[in-house]
Amino acid sequence: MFPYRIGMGYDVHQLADGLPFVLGGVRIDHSRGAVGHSDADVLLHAICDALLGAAGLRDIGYHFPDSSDEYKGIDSRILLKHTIRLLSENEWQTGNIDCTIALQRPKIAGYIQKMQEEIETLTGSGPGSVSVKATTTEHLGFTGREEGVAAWAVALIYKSGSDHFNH
Ligand SMILES: Nc1ccn([C@@H]2O[C@H](COP(=O)(O)O)[C@@H](O)[C@H]2O)c(=O)n1
Ligand SMILES: C[C@@]1(CO)OP(=O)(O)OP(=O)(O)OC[C@H]1O
Repeated sequence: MFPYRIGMGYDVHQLADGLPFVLGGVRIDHSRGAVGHSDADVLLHAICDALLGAAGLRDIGYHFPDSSDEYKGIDSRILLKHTIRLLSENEWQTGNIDCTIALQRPKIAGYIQKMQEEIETLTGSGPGSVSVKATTTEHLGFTGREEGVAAWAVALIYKSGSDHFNH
């Protein structure tokens, strides 16, 4: 089997007043937060799906169903660590991850470095291997109206022990 694979993930969560707002494992200071069965970390969910998709291991809802009390209010960093464990059981390691968050407000530029470092630590990928970007949607659509937040992630994974330069 080709020792490199790519995957993509997409997730959306509704925003509501007075809830905590967590993105990429980092608490964001804002008057609104994301609604979900878990802590609703839309970025980590998109990353889980990108990694699972790359490995051909279904998706986040398959492994962590929102019908299960086990995952109620769960910190999504635990879900990402579990995802990494599933990949490593199948001899996959994380190469790099690139993500985009669509969020009208607040500006999150000041949190990006911390998110990238957090995700690099959780995935065991090296420094500089995770890129997080943000965009407003110019007040258009559900993100533009501040009804929700969306995230996309693309991940490259490789087989442990593969010879990077001979394929
Ligand atoms: N919630 C957001 C959205 C965007 N940014 C940063 O602002 C810059 C301009 O974004 P536009 O989508 O309006 O073109 C860009 O550098 C984004 O990274 C942000 O920090 N937080
Ligand atoms: C993470 C899970 C499980 O707690 O719940 P949510 O926080 O609702 O997130 P979602 O992105 O809808 O999908 C996966 C769920 O099974």
